[in-house]
Amino acid sequence: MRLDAIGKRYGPRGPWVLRDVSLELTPGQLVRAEGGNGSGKSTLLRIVAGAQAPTRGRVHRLPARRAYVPERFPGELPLTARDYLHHLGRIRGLRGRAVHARAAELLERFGAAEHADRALPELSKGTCQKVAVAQALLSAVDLLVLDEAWTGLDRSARAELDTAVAECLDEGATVVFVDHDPDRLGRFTAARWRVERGGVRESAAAAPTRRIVFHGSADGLVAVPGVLAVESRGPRAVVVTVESAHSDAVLRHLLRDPDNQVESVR
Ligand SMILES: Nc1ncnc2c1ncn2[C@@H]1O[C@H](COP(=O)(O)OP(=O)(O)OP(=O)(O)O)[C@@H](O)[C@H]1O
Repeated sequence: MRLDAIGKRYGPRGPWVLRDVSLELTPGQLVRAEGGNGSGKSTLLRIVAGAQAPTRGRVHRLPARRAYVPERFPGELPLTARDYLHHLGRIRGLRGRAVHARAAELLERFGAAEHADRALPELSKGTCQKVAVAQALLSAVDLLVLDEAWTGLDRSARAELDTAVAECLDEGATVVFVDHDPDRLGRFTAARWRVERGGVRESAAAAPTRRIVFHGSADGLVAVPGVLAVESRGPRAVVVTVESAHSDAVLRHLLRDPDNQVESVR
């Protein structure tokens, strides 16, 4: 999808929050949006998610299958957590038992199953946030937008959300997020958007790497996705530099050959 010369202001006399912003997003890409308080990150994410129209410019090829966790979840709806998820699941095209099963699975996964039949306004902030996250993961999407979705979640729910994002990326979704933790999803982040004074500066995030030392055969290793360099050290010792995001796959490749022995991963 593409944002073309986007401008946004709230009201005809309001200051321009975003000015002439053009950005491109590709499938499977994880983008982190950064900037100070009030710089316009949430405004940008709402436009990317299709939740808010820009004042100027156009959004091209906005995926129909998309989900969004807003910074502030509308927790005052007079529904139980379960009913809310069922309702949204049907809107997303899930049918019959699938919607019930998926809602139950997500509430369980994020540790909110025991609150499934409580009304949303009665839920604690963290549990409400778990429901907000669960609604975004109800069905497969091509675009996932997360505005501080980790805030308020307990440690295990935060880890589950990290895993869920990695799964979405694996399936080819584009994910755009804002989070306070500078290390959040660092190994997967492909680009950063710096939002400042109405503009957005894009930079590629350098992919972190791992060095795998093993003893065995390096045949075919250069062709494995994520492998950046293969160096021989002595007769059978090999050092492989891989993008961290691919290191598990490279290790699996190496261990398929019983003669290979992994010495270290750093
Ligand atoms: N609905 C609105 N009506 C009027 N002004 C708004 C509205 N939403 C945001 N703004 C203004 O737009 C500017 C950018 O706000 P936005 O919430 O996008 O920033 P942010 O970078 O996400 O901030 P924070 O880090 O504090 O969440 C701010 O000056 C804010 O007051």
